[in-house]
Amino acid sequence: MTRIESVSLRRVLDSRGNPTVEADVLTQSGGFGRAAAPSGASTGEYEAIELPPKEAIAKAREHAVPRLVGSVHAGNQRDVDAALHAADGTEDFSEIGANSAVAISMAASKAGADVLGAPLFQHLGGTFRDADRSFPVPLGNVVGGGEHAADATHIQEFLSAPVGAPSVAEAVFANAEVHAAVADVLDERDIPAAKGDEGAWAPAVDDSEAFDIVAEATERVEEAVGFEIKFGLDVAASELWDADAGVYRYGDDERTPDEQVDYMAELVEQYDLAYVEDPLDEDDYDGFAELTDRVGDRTLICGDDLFVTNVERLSRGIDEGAANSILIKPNQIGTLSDAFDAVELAQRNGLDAVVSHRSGETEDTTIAHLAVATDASFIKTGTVGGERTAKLNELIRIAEEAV
Ligand SMILES: C=C(OP(=O)(O)O)C(=O)O
Ligand SMILES: [Mg+2]
Repeated sequence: MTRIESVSLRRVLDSRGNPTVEADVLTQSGGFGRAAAPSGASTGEYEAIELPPKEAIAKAREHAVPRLVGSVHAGNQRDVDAALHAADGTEDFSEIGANSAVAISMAASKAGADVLGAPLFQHLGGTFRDADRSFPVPLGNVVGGGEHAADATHIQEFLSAPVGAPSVAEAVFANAEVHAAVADVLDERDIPAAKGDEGAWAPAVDDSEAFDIVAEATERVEEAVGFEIKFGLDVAASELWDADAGVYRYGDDERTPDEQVDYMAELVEQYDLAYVEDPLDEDDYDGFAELTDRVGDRTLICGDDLFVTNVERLSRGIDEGAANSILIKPNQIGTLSDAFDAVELAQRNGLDAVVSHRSGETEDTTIAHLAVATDASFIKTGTVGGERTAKLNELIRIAEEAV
């Protein structure tokens, strides 16, 4: 019933105005799915390879489409993704491009769900998914810099974390209120700010002032809404790491790896951070393990560039105690099956999964379904801006549908 009839690929725009790959999958019984690949700016060194979209599309048309059409069923995600791997033949999707692969993988999942008449989160999560399970808490980027905005903070993302919200919808609205409260605080302090790639405020302040601003904004909204709002960080420390000098560079300031671990532990303590992503360089398993040992009982230490949604890197991290959570970005690994494998390995070993957008996004909402289907603790998908609210609004609809 879900046998694939056609796969069409085209270039569309992402939120940065760059072309990206969009896929349409049509089944013989008329099921339809459409999905587009996101794109990172602070990409990890070990991610699957994104090719220029024209090249990725040409290669996928040549190698992947003939393997899928007429033989593979869109409802069987493992078969779809195995065909993509077979068509590519490399470890990192460098032949057909992880951007083509992930677009086709996600579009096929939607076509499969369409034929079955099931919502995507249900199709991906399975019929035995417990509707009473808790929903992912949205992490909302409210202040940022790094690779996402010039002349702003060194730490890439300051993330509102409404951990006490009674519902997904209230959590989503709370993050938007924190974003607005940050604008108020900036205004009161006469600090002008544009927005970065993900819609977060990108003021030209040092990181210590950004902490002060975000702490004040979250406190104000916490008082107004009456439930707990913490905040967290994506340090994206690989972007700060100067391998030649062996130090993390924060503008003119620098920290040795030991000082970086101390600094992160102090920040967790001082601001009661709920979440710290990539506090150390992507090759520093030891530093991650030391920090997790020190503060992992009171916050999530999450590997993004460290793990790149890759089960081999995650296995090493589990063996070494390098983190207590993993960021899941399907385009880092190329298919939904690989992303699911990473979630499953993480959860089986007591790590939390955090499903994430990329800084370059489209209106695609697959990750909202993925986060619910995998019972992820958090979903990181921005706060404002159409490509971000597309996912947040879908999450609200899913929560309504799933009760
Ligand atoms: C979302 C992120 O940014 P990018 O997509 O640029 O890697 C991140 O680093 O978690
Ligand atoms: Mg990150």
